[in-house]
Amino acid sequence: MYGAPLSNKSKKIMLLGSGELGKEVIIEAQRLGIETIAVDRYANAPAMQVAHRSHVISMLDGEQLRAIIEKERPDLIVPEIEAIATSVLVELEKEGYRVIPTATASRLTMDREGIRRLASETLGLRTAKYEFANSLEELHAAVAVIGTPCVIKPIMSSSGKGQSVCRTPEGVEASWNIAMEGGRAKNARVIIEEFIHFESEITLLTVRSISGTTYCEPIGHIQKDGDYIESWQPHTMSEQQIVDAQQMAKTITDALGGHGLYGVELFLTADGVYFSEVSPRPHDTGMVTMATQDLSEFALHARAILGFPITGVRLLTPGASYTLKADREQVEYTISGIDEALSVPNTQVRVFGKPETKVGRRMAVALSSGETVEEARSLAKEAASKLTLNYN
Ligand SMILES: Nc1ncnc2c1ncn2[C@@H]1O[C@H](COP(=O)(O)OP(=O)(O)OP(=O)(O)O)[C@@H](O)[C@H]1O
Ligand SMILES: NCC(=O)N[C@@H]1O[C@H](COP(=O)([O-])[O-])[C@@H](O)[C@H]1O
Ligand SMILES: [Mg+2]
Repeated sequence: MYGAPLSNKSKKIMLLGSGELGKEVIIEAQRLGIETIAVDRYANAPAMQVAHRSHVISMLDGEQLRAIIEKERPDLIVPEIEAIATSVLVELEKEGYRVIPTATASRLTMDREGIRRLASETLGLRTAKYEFANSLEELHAAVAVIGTPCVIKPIMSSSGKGQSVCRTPEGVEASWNIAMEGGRAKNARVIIEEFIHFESEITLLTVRSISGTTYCEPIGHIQKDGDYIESWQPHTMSEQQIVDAQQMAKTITDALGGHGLYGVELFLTADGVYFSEVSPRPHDTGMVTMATQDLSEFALHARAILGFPITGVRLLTPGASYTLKADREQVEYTISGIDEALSVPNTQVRVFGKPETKVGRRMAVALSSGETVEEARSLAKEAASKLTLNYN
């Protein structure tokens, strides 16, 4: 029970991080009559453009974070990115605030070390072998233990920022420099992971709600430089792979607890399923569900966090998504070709409205359905190829 947005009896959610994924969460929450507040480190972020109001703060600064939460007193605090002062969320949860899915889940997934140690050492899920390093010297030692090729990532980063594949011992220094430049927080710690030669990789969207745990059909995807380019649903898997994937998803999401949608990232290999990581929130590869499911991952997240039932999720059609990324940094840009992209059959686009471009920044996505995944993938790719970013 709650009143109208902006009234005394409204129900308020505060999103910490306001990118393209949060924008859709806000739209879904507003469809249920929720008051929405968007927070991020820069002005005019995508979700800010659709929220009732917004604030620009450094979310890694605990004092600024606490001040804005105490000022707004939201019913639900909804992290949308990893890089947040999660120790403050842990304190606020003890003081009675609700953090989605839980403050501990956001603390553990904020850095790769927390979630990796939980998955591998506490829960016994199969993962790539890993080590951590705090300096170039330690990195050389860690790469000697793991061997090459290996994947080196800042412990706090996302969308592949600061990530590289180190192919020979001579490449260690270059990987270190990439990690130091690309990490979100100025933290010199990196993870070194054994390179997994997977056959394919998937995201298993897993929803924990008052109705229990529900899984979406698996989403296959292709990543380049650690960031997703293309995704499709459903991804063909053997019965055994599905059983193993759902079991891993259940184990990790039960351990993290709370209500909400999780994106469980898994590698499918000849010798079984590997756990890679988990987002305690909607996943970029899951944008495809806006074209495929009766309830998108964003609608599912909104329902679950508000404590509403989810009686099932239906896949209505095979579908695919294909991203449009910028190739340079520019304060002003235009996007063209939307008419041509929308001329492709069974296709929609989402233009995120980010105020500036950056190298590799995701700016829009094409979403297509089809009779088959193959058809949908080819339509989404064609539609994305019609979209152009102009920089002058
Ligand atoms: N150990 C590994 N072996 C092989 N490939 C890997 C490994 N780790 C990561 N990758 C590849 O890099 C991609 C991105 O890695 P990861 O998900 O850890 O980065 P991320 O920055 O957290 O990305 P996002 O925030 O988009 O999930 C993976 O989806 C996979 O394609
Ligand atoms: N893989 C995580 C992911 O896709 N997160 C999405 O990207 C935004 C940041 O984009 P930006 O770096 O372009 O500002 C985040 O706010 C979230 O919506
Ligand atoms: Mg990932």
